[in-house]
Amino acid sequence: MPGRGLQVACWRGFHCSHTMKYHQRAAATPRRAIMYVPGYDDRKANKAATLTIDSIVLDCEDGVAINKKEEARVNIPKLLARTDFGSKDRFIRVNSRDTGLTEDDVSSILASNNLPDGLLLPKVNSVDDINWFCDLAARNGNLKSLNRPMILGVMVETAIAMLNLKEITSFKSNTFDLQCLIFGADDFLAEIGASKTENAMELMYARQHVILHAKAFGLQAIDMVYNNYKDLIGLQRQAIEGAKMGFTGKQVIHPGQIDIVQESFSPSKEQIEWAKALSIAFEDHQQQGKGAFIFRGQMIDKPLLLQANNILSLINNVNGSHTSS
Ligand SMILES: CC(C)(COP(=O)(O)OP(=O)(O)OC[C@H]1O[C@@H](n2cnc3c(N)ncnc32)[C@H](O)[C@@H]1OP(=O)(O)O)[C@@H](O)C(=O)NCCC(=O)NCCSC(=O)C[C@H](O)C(=O)O
Ligand SMILES: [Mg+2]
Repeated sequence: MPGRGLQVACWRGFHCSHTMKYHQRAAATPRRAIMYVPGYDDRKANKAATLTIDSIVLDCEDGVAINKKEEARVNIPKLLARTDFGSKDRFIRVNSRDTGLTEDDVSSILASNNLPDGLLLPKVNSVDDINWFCDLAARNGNLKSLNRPMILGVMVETAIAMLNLKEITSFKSNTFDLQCLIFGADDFLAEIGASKTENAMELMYARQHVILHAKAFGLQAIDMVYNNYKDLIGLQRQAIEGAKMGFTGKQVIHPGQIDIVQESFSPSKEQIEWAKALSIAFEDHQQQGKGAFIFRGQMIDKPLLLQANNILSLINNVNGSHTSS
């Protein structure tokens, strides 16, 4: 098996009956890179519209200073109305429950006729925070005008959130479709009193914990921001690492990070060739009554077929949604 490993294991290749209901609910939409754009900044939003990226997040939260919050929440609906973001997924990140700003964000953003594709709720500590937000949005927003549930991503960035991940990831609702679990590493580090090291070993447990829960409940798992945005070598190392660990995508903060991240979360040509050839070989051997066989020097059985299917599903999803890298 060549290349970057099986970050794609999350892309719904599983057929276990007990997990099927969760895997079925997950998105086929690739979200390899999701880029934050401060909600008040028209220049950056216009720039974002021209870029080849899976998802953008128009931000009301930590990318926006306190004295720009109102400007951001008023500006975002106008941006959505006048800007063609192409096939990109357009998310809005509201402020967290504890700030007391979420109500104003919701009434400004969701009262508009120009709704985003999805909402990101940061600093979720428990499922109660999600229920609170969904009730607020349903009461104040224009969600009934949608003919689909609103896509929801939740950001986990506190110690208590890590302890509550099972209930957070099992959240279900008719109005909201929880699709992404996003790791807010910077806030998490601040909360646990750790310092970021070069290889991020202090975050390994939390990253794996996020992946485990996202995958158990059929969600996309989105890895942390790489803050040193001019260090593309370090970015690539961390993005490939995240992909190998099982994340499906990564948060980015600058256009210069997009290509490396999207490439790192895409199967390589070698992986695609391997997956196609293996699927054919598997079918041949099944017909000969062989569940296990040797393919290119490796023992192959059903789990390897499922891994190959993951690669092929991801590439189909990427090709189906975008013409991007
Ligand atoms: C980091 C930045 C402040 C750097 O900005 P700037 O100095 O303007 O960068 P450049 O001059 O190199 O920009 C080159 C051109 O690219 C455009 N640009 C830059 N960033 C963005 C962007 N995010 N989206 C769209 N376009 C962007 C510039 O406008 C330049 O274009 P032009 O002028 O036409 O030539 C800046 O990149 C930035 O503000 N990034 C976003 C920061 C942010 O949102 N942070 C919060 C999210 S991360 C987070 O929340 C962490 C998480 O919650 C956790 O806890 O871990
Ligand atoms: Mg944060």
